Amino acid sequence: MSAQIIYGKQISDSIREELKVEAESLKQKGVTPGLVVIIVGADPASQVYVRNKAKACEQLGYYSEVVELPADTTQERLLGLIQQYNGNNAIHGILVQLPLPKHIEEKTIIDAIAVEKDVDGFHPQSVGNLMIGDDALLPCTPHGVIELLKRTGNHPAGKHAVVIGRSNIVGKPVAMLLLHENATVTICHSRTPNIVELARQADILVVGVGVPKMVKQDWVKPGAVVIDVGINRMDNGKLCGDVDYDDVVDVAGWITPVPGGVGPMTITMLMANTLKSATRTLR
Ligand SMILES: Nc1nc2c(c(=O)[nH]1)N[C@@H](CN(C=O)c1ccc(C(=O)N[C@@H](CCC(=O)O)C(=O)O)cc1)CN2
Ligand SMILES: [Mg+2]
Repeated sequence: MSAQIIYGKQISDSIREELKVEAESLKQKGVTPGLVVIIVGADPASQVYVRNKAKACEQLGYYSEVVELPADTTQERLLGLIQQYNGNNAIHGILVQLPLPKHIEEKTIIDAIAVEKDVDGFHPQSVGNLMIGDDALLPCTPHGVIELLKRTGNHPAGKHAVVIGRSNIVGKPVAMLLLHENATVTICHSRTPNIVELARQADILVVGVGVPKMVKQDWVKPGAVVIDVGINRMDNGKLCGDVDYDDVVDVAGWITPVPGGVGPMTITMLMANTLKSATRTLR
């Protein structure tokens, strides 16, 4: 038996249709959602992501600005720019594309973004709000994972969700979101001794570790939902996930491909956050 494939691109497209309608109605009330994306340096992959964020804004009728800064931009200059956008009423979301050049401290930059404009959901106050279940701008990729599950009828409530990976941007927030959805959550990481045994207990297995094709067929309970958050570039130039797709597809009940699974949801959930932030200004 072969797993049902979770096509993130299709789900992402349908969410964008919904967002476009909501944005139109917000615009009728006098508020056009606005996003600024700031990129420092010329990393080719980052440039593609930034371009795709601007394109998504255009597609949904948002206002957007892209600020491209040279790699030797000082931290002070970047902080000054963030302060400027914190006070700009046309902008509801501020996103600084990561990674940043080494001489700039990521944490200092993220902390400087006004929490109400933190559409990446990386600010410590956003993280705290997520933790205690307060209304928060949710981190985009983890939020995308939850949407993929719900929109394929794989509701986490009552399920055992096993998360492999404990990063601040994927593992920890996705675990917290699954918990808020009433899953029973186990977090595994590089020091978990019985990781295969635990993974095999998962009804929902979410993997985000950055190790190409780590998860094999014997890690997966037959029929489980397997969500692969990894994006790894192989020597042949192709992308692969942290799950060995060809191996696991025969045992899983549902599986996300890489590319075309979780990845496309990231920018769509950014659009959702920007709309949410803009909508809050009506209050
Ligand atoms: N400030 C941020 N920086 C970074 C984030 C982020 O959410 N905020 N995430 C990544 C990059 N990223 C968006 O910025 C991103 C990564 C991947 C995708 C995506 O659609 N991936 C596709 C494959 C694309 C390809 O062919 O290369 C997929 O998986 O299907 C979108 C956005 C790091 N930085
Ligand atoms: Mg096979």
